Amino acid sequence: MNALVHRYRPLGIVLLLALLLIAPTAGLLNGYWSRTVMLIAILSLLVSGLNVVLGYAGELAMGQVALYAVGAYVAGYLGVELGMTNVLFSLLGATLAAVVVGLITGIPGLRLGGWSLAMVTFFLVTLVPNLVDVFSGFTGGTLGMGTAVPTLFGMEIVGDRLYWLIILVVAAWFAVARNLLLSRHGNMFLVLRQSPILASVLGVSVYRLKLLVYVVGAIPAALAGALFSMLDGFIAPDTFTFALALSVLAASVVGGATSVYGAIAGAAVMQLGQQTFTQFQTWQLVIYGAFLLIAGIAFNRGLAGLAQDGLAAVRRRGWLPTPAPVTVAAAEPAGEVETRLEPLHGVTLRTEGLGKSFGGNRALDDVTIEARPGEVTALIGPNGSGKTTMLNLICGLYKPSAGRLLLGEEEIGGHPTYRIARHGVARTFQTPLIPAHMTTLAFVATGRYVSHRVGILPAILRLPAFRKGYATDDARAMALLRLVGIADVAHQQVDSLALGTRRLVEVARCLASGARVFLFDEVGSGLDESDLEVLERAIGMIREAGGTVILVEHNFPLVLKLSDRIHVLSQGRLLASGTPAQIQNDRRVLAEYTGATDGGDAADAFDSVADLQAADGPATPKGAK
Ligand SMILES: Nc1ncnc2c1ncn2[C@@H]1O[C@H](COP(=O)(O)OP(=O)(O)OP(=O)(O)O)[C@@H](O)[C@H]1O
Repeated sequence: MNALVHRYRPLGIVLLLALLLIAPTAGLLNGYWSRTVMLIAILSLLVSGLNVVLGYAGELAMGQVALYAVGAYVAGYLGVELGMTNVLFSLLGATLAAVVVGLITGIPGLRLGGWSLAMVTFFLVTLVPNLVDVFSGFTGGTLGMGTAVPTLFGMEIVGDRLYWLIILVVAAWFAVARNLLLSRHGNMFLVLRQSPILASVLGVSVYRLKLLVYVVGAIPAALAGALFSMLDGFIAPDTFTFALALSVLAASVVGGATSVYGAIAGAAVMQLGQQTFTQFQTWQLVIYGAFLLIAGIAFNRGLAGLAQDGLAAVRRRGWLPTPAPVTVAAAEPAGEVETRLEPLHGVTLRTEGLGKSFGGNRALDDVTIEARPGEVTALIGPNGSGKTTMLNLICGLYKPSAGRLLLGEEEIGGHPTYRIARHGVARTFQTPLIPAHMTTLAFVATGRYVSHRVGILPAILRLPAFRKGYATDDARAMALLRLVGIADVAHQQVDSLALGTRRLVEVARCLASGARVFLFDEVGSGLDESDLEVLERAIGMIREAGGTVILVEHNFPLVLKLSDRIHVLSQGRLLASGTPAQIQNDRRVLAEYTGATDGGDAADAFDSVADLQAADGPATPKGAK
């Protein structure tokens, strides 16, 4: 049954589209309803563009309406002034204009960060009437401009033909959006929205990806404008109001900003509401505000989220079959567990006199250490001694205040995080960074996004390169989940997992990237005994495969068992370095951890910490979080 549903779903969509296309000709839609369907379709393009930017990249871009105006005026100008009435020119012209305006507004808006894009795009919308006035020679000013009759190879595109054109363009856009958002790119957009830090640690330039998403989201808005100019035959600035911008935002939230097809539902609600209730015009701002509040508070995944929850409830009751997860054969949970990794080509990481100050606080001061390939180098020390600061410096989240950071022979100190990640440095976080709306398998596969990238075009067109890349990513991610002993959660939502499991997921994600240097930040904390065994085995394999591991850990037995060399930090300075045996017997280290000043036996102190751990879970040094 599942296989049947899966197999015939595309056919069902094609039949639905065919039905929609023949509806006016077959007398199923009169003139009023055909126009309503066309208006919903055009509005859904605008909403879909906002969904891409807001729902996926997390950027509030209010400028959809301005891009709508750009598309309309470009198509109008091409037809009236240049005689280019062919709809293909109109649509192409609108697309190019969207890219140009998207870049012009997106570059400063995104460079400045924070709320800048929202502000820039907000002003863009308020600027539309002024710009139309200033360029009245091209736009007809406030009086507006009549547009030429659209054509396609000499054939006039009016009546049913215009209806078909609009439905086909909108269907084509939604196919593109669906394929893009349900690809690894869409997953990375979700990561970007929820954690730009995670995106950069995965090797993604946050600025460039946001710009890409913003420009992609601009395209449907401009297409909508071009189609609207053909439908109305007249363009005037009072169409492109701030109220329309709010209505697009409300439709996005009502439909569900992270859903591909929620845009259609949101657009339908807004358009039908406007047409059905005569008072809508008067109360529209209040209504949009109410929609935003209700949708934001009561059902923040919009109508699409409600539909998904309803479907899930129906499936739980067994009234509908549960769809099998989309997997490839190699990505099934059962299978051989890897006992060794492919060579990891580790590289030496060296710090020389590294320092980091936050105002007057010297978090790290003159630290020189070396982590070699095929070895586990542990960084230990009490809370606030600078361990995480060290990892943040290595992976580029912080810029050093002093000293050098060398990866092999290359100085990487101060490089942007995504560049350092591309050099093969992967890390986990003390509080795992885990996105929502993604399966564990898909999340682990994001580790391969940069190193095994499949382009956007193959993803949109579902070319063989995309299918092959996707299948390989899934198979690799599943093999790594097996390796860290959590293949059974592969198809679960990754944000539903327990803390210990999340830590193992992060290890698998690091391995997926093919990294050479692994920065593990308290990766053992919160793990039960069997998870710890798996973790030990995984770290052992990374070492054997030649990877460079830096382990920040409060769990001493684990540190002593795994490390080849231990560096002890105290108040930002290097207190001691040595083998586990040397550190265990170092009296300065003992004093640091126990506050003892009588020079007792350090090994005993560590043993008692280990005993404590056996009784209470992972042990932490004095004052640990
Ligand atoms: N972004 C920051 N801004 C200001 N101070 C910071 C920042 N990050 C770290 N610090 C300070 O740097 C010092 C070292 O902190 P860090 O988090 O590196 O310690 P740690 O050894 O990792 O501690 P823990 O074991 O609790 O994680 C602390 O005094 C901390 O307050």
